[in-house]
Amino acid sequence: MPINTLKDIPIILGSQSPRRKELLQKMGFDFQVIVKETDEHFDEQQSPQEIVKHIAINKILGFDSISFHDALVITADTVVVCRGNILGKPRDEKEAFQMLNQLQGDSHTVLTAVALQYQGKLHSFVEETRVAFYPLSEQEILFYLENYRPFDKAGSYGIQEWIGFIGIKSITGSYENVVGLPTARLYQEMKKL
Ligand SMILES: Cc1cn([C@H]2C[C@H](O)[C@@H](COP(=O)(O)OP(=O)(O)OP(=O)(O)O)O2)c(=O)[nH]c1=O
Repeated sequence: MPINTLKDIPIILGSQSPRRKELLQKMGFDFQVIVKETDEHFDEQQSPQEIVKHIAINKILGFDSISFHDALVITADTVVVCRGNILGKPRDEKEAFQMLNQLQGDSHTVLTAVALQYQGKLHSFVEETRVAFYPLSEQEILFYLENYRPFDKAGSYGIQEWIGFIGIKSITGSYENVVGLPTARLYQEMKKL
């Protein structure tokens, strides 16, 4: 039985990401996916935490609090921050190569912001995970890009794919946060609501 039926609160996931859908399913929830178009542009002057939160909140603003009053709406956004550079999804293969070349042999932070809306109230939080990559050769990066085409992923990589299995040296914090949704923290925040 889905866990949220205990409280009879309908849940809506406002995300096109198949990873987020899978993670929310693994949390044991029954929910509906509704995708709304969102402007993901951001002000470069803001901190990465502010930017990612701003985008997650922008995503939830597409769900008006009257029509969706009694549902719990969840949206999220993930970015990678490496040496102060904010890496979102790559524009093309060239940019994806540059991102992976920057990430290899170094550590970076993955930030996922989650926005929650329930009965007219908006709540958001940011979860951080530190990830370190072993050095990767140009050939390995090209092999990954050619075979996995990770152009829909922040930082141009999926920790759940080949590159994660062979290239990740260490991870501090939530693994699921890197994949797109900090499940345990989200569960705690939902309980507070
Ligand atoms: C770093 C990393 C990101 N990702 C994914 C998570 C997100 O789906 C994506 C970042 O893009 P987002 O813009 O956060 O999400 P999205 O466009 O896929 O979905 P939506 O905006 O509708 O919610 O990158 C992985 O799957 N694995 C990883 O290791």
